[in-house]
Amino acid sequence: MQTLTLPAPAKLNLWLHIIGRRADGYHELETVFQFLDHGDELSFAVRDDGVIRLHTEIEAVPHDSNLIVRAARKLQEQSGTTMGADIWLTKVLPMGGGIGGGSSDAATTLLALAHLWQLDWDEDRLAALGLSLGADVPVFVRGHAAFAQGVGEQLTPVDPEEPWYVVLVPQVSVSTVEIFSHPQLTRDSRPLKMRPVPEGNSRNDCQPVVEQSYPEVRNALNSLGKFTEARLTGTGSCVFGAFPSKAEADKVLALLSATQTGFVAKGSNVSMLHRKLQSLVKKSSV
Ligand SMILES: C[C@](O)(CO)[C@H](O)COP(=O)(O)OP(=O)(O)OC[C@H]1O[C@@H](n2ccc(N)nc2=O)[C@H](O)[C@@H]1O
Ligand SMILES: Nc1ncnc2c1ncn2[C@@H]1O[C@H](COP(=O)(O)OP(=O)(O)OP(=O)(O)O)[C@@H](O)[C@H]1O
Repeated sequence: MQTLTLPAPAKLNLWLHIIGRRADGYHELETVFQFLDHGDELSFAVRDDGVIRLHTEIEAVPHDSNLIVRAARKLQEQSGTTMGADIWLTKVLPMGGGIGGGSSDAATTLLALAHLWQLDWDEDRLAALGLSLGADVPVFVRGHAAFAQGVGEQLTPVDPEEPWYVVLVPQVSVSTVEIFSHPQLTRDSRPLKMRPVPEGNSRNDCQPVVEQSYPEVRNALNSLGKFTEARLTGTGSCVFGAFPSKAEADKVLALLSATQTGFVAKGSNVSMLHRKLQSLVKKSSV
């Protein structure tokens, strides 16, 4: 039996502005996404009986609600294929961390199964299906760092610096819905007028309300903030800071290890999923 094993990388929101709220309650954002060379791993094997089966259950997420299963079933329905898949997940990314683990798992599933089922689907179609699963899925389908508008689906590729990051993982799960419905959330940031999108200092509009509701996140920001500028990603809980080398990032994480949990990872403008897919295509064309 042939299996395909692919990564599902994390993302960071390098900054995030909320510029409005749509009639359906979703918020209009401006944000920059960059990937991390750190993530989950998924393996796929085709079944010819049409069954979709995830063999690795995640605690607290029922099989049929898992974004991996939902992505596979949607692709199956919309493509009309009679094939199914066995899927195995190695979960590395924290859930509710704002680093997009579930969304990335869904995107990896879409790209893997489109390939294994030999569907003639282009990236636009996969990204549109991805958006119906979550606002963060399209950027993982596209696989390039991006300036995002709308709810995160209008993507313009960008190439920010690729530093090493310390990512701290406060031991709390932050609910995206709770933060987006918070009465004190800033929702009227001014849209950016500058092009190209400026690099460097900005802010995450979710950070003040997350810090207020979750003291663990405030602590993590204060701890990392002693070494570099520290910021929240997405709606949290994870916070990150950039360093010029792996050695410096490792040193800071070691110094914080008595009170904080986290990891070090390189920022990447082409996601490791897409790098792996490109290498597979090259191999098969040799
Ligand atoms: C905060 C970010 O991670 C930034 O990249 C994303 O905007 C969140 O993306 P996501 O986790 O894929 O979110 P979804 O699963 O689409 O939405 C979860 C819930 O968050 C709220 N939500 C989400 C995205 C958005 N732009 N506005 C919202 O108000 C909605 O109540 C929605 O029901
Ligand atoms: N494969 C999956 N991996 C993680 N969470 C999943 C998965 N499938 C469904 N979920 C559900 O989605 C919720 C959000 O998980 P996720 O890891 O994407 O959070 P996040 O990092 O905060 O994402 P985002 O940055 O997109 O808001 C989880 O709490 C869980 O209930």
